[in-house]
Amino acid sequence: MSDTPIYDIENLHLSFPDLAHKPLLGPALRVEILKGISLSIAKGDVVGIVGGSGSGKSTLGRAMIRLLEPDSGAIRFDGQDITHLDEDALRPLRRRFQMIFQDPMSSLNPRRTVGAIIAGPLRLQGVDRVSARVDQALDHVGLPRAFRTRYPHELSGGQRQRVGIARAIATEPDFILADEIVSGLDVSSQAQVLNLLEQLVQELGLTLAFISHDLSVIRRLCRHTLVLYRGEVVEYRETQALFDAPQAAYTRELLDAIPLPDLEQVWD
Ligand SMILES: Nc1ncnc2c1ncn2[C@@H]1O[C@H](COP(=O)(O)OP(=O)(O)OP(=O)(O)O)[C@@H](O)[C@H]1O
Repeated sequence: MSDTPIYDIENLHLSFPDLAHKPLLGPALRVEILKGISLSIAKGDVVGIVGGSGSGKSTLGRAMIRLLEPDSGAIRFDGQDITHLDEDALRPLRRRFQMIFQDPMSSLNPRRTVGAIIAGPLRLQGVDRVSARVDQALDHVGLPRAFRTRYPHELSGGQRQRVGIARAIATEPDFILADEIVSGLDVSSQAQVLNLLEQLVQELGLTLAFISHDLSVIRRLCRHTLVLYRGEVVEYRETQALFDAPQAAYTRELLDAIPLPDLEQVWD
């Protein structure tokens, strides 16, 4: 790991229009979702982001890869301030941060072949040797190259999620955001996808932020864990230490809410 963090986030605030309470006249009030988030992620780290429903996990993740623009504060990606960059300025950076989505069935275009799906971000970036890179990405996720000509509906849920991962790694990104990516899969496919991610982090030196409701998955996969509560960081520490001796009352509540057998689950 080098010394410059891949992410350095300072006092981040982000709000949305409050459509539920829109006044009859004038602009909608805004509701603040991220309330002064600060955190740093080292290169090569795997960070779990946990917290109750609506605590702002996805909003934070989407701000990090600049699918959302913060109101204030700063997001520095590998030393570069990306907080308010416009789309033109972001384009060359988009190759460097990718996302894997929750539901591969709806995030993969059903009318495109697996090969075309994986090639999508490569073509957008004007990368050369697209075909070879698609093959390489399929190799990395353990899918046969012959899958290039298949369509998403011809694949199992676990295979589709591998295609989502192949698409994300094809541009050789530095950072991947994975938002609830195993929650729609059966337990054995979950295990395979998680093992694959662990292996890719090692092999490709990826940095990964992993949003999940499932604390047993977080404990297994993530070196550090960040706990969000209503848009604020309540705890951010090494996963092992956090699980062994949670410091914030809210973290203790979260941990108490999961049944022990889940925590003891082992996959391989
Ligand atoms: N584009 C948007 N416009 C308005 N409100 C939004 C938007 N996106 C998210 N929100 C609101 O922001 C809050 C936080 O949402 P977010 O998806 O970040 O939470 P989360 O912690 O990921 O929750 P979950 O675990 O349920 O996915 C929610 O109240 C949500 O309704």
